[in-house]
Amino acid sequence: MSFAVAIDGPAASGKGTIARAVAAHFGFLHLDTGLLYRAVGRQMLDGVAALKAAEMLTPDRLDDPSLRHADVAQAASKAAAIPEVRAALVDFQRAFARRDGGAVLDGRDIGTVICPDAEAKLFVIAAPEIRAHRRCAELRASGFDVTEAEVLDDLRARDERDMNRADAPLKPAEDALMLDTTEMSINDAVAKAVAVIEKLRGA
Ligand SMILES: Nc1ncnc2c1ncn2[C@@H]1O[C@H](COP(=O)(O)OP(=O)(O)OP(=O)(O)O)[C@@H](O)[C@H]1O
Ligand SMILES: Nc1ccn([C@@H]2O[C@H](COP(=O)(O)O)[C@@H](O)[C@H]2O)c(=O)n1
Repeated sequence: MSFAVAIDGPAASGKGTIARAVAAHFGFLHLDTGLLYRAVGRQMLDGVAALKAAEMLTPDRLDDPSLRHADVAQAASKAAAIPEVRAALVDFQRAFARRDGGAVLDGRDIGTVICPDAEAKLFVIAAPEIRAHRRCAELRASGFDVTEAEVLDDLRARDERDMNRADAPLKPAEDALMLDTTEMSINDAVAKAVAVIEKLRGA
């Protein structure tokens, strides 16, 4: 039996952290859909056409550590504004969401476009400065030489593009539960998400 959890939100809001923990808690599989767009963006930077990169995408490309680079994130957000690129990635995500045994997908349009009938939907937000602070610490720990101001600029530019594109813009589904993690620890945010989903599973 399938049970789909859709977790959307802006860049570095904490949705991936929550999605991974929720998947581990319930024994579901997790898909970070941002990696699909990052893998396309990565190929674009190598001169491959965006649509071709999306159509030829294979799972092994999602393990590339360079997908975390800021220039790849920007390229991903540009590729994600192309409707044909999004269309090429839909079937894979929908099949993943409806796999037997339960699935958690995090991204921008999971609750609105990919899986509007998801059994549970969360929309995770946090103040931009907090998101930049957290992402900057994460990138520095991985050896990237970045400042909070640079990271904040990157997040703002991507949020702006993601919210204002014509196709599948970043926005909460009408029935999504809003979760603001600005003043929440990771443990508290995960506990809140688990509690909400447990309630919906029992319903
Ligand atoms: N509640 C929290 N308190 C403190 N740090 C957090 C919290 N939630 C997430 N983080 C940290 O913030 C960073 C960004 O979180 P995460 O990668 O989950 O965001 P995301 O929304 O999935 O980002 P992306 O849009 O890039 O996929 C990570 O380093 C994570 O450990
Ligand atoms: N469902 C999704 C997921 C991601 N995107 C775009 O990809 C960029 C990178 O995503 P991260 O989650 O890794 O930050 C993001 O800025 C979006 O443009 C998307 O459109 N839909």
